[in-house]
Amino acid sequence: MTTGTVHTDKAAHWPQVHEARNPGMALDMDWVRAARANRSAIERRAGTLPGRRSVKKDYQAAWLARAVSCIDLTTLAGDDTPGRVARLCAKARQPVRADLLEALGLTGLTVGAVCVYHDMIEPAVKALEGSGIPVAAVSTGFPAGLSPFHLRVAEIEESVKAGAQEIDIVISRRLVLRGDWQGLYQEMCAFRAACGEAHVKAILATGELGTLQNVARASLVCMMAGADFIKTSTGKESVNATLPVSLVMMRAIREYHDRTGYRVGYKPAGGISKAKDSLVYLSMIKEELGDRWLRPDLFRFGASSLLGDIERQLEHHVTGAYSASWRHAIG
Ligand SMILES: O=C[C@H](O)COP(=O)(O)O
Repeated sequence: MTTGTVHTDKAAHWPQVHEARNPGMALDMDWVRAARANRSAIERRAGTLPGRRSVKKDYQAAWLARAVSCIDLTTLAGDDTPGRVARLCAKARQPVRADLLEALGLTGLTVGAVCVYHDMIEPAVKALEGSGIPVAAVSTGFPAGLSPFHLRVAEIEESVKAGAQEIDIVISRRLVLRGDWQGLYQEMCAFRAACGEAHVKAILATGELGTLQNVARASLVCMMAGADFIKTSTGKESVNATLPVSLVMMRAIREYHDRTGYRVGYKPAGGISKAKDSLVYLSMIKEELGDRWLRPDLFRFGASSLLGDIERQLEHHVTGAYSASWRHAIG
């Protein structure tokens, strides 16, 4: 099978679809307890994806451009500076060299968002002014989420005040590990309320949740509490985004949509740095959730170095040659 049905729209402005925001619902413990994950079946299925799914060469550039539009271009380093963030934002506005875009017949391609720590929100907002690219801020004591609860809520409020339109919160892993679903639901409801109009992505830190069943249950609880996106990882755990975890989370999203009618977004994050991996994720989304999820309002890659590899592949598509990676140093 090929996944060649995503064509280049020639302009990278996908038609704007207004998705009703997930309002959340009462915690349904029967539904949560019924969530199961058969590890061997999931791993078997996930294992076949990279080999089985290929994107026809003619469509590869279109798919890679789509992947670019879904990147949360991220810098989360202790030595981030306003200057580095400004350079990243320039890359977010023009993620692929103009001559390559022209050769591909693409215009108006940008990334999905720029993702930073709280202190870097202001320089990012300034650098992205007029671009329509939102700033996402990691929050709630990222990455461990172990600071006092009232400070985690206050951090969200401060980041929204500073101009972040998207907030990536981290959940308390210990609530999942203890099976305290009520506690997780209440925490997530409080985070969602503190976000106000800003969209909230719930980072599950799946590498620290122990089992795929916990991943399935935590996904459902966060969606019931009003998460706009569920996200795999902070990028700081020892195991970050994986295909089996993605399958479990995508299926939870599908089930939530089937039962409630609301579409929740998906963000794999951490360790995704190769163009070919991004194509596997897009194929998986297409198969598990359908074309509607292949847009930046419902799908993002959390990645600090994926863009550079995609740009190299696009250059190869246009020129037939690869340039050195240092030529695409940012992103
Ligand atoms: O959410 C984004 C991740 O922190 C980025 O992880 P990465 O540096 O492995 O791409």
